[in-house]
Amino acid sequence: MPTSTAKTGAAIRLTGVTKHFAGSATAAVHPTDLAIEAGEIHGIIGFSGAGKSTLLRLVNLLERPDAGLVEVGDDELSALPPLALRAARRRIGMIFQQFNLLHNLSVAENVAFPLRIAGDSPASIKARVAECLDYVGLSAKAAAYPGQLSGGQKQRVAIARALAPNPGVLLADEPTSALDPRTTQSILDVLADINQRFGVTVLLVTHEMSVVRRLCHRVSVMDEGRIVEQIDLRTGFTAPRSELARWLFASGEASPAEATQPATVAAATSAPATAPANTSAAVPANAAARAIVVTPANAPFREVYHA
Ligand SMILES: Nc1ncnc2c1ncn2[C@@H]1O[C@H](COP(=O)(O)OP(=O)(O)OP(=O)(O)O)[C@@H](O)[C@H]1O
Repeated sequence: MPTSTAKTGAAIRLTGVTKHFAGSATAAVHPTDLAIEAGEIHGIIGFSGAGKSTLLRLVNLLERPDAGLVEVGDDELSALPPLALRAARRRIGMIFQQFNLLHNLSVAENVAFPLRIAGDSPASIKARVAECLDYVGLSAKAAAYPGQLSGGQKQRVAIARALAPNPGVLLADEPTSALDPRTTQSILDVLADINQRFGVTVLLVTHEMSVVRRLCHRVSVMDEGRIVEQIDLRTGFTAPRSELARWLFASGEASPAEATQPATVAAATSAPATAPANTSAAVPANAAARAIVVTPANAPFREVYHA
């Protein structure tokens, strides 16, 4: 299991990565550096459209950077040819907000899927699937289909599937945003346990400050394609410097559906400790659209294992 990049000592290191989608006026991710320590749970938080998911997807090259280096464990992913990239991705699990399970496969077949793609033997697949389903408490649902499961159970299956190849790194894109508060807590408990028990490094995108507070060791605050601040939550004392971070920490949430961005975030140099009162007009234009757009089911998952 990879725990550190050969050259840098970090589990994940992005150096000068940028991403500009065709047709967009501005870059989704401006030149960005990010180093995640081995064994760390690192959050990426910010408003809708800040570039959080794009940055996360650059880590396993679901999005190819226009420039910059992507290193995970001992691999410089951005320099790997396709076959080697596929092997390296086996060491990077990923879970998604909408779970991205394969609906025509049973729970056990879903968990087995990445192992089959990797060519593992039927006996070892069977044993590993049983182990992973037992770990997430869903052994009794092995023969069920995703449509027969609750949201929390679906996310547990997705976690079991991500864990099956024994990854050193787990990427989580809004893993609890579709879940109620109690189920959210149980999924966060699983993620914390994966980190503590197996030493898996977790990089997690969320718009929920409560998730950051409960789970993360450090958090990167993103605004308009840039990391504007990093905060270490292990110190017991957090004093956000940027206005956005202060606002997020004071308001508790940055939900695209509910929260509104302070109008002065980008421009201000000093700010109050709480959200400005007149924030209603400043929700990013794409917030609602981003909240309801459903991408073709399973597409990112298939991409991870087939690319
Ligand atoms: N495949 C794509 N093609 C074109 N533009 C994209 C694509 N994916 C993201 N973008 C744009 O890049 C910017 C950053 O998007 P991204 O999804 O990374 O933000 P985010 O912070 O994760 O937002 P949210 O919290 O709403 O998911 C946005 O302006 C978005 O519209």
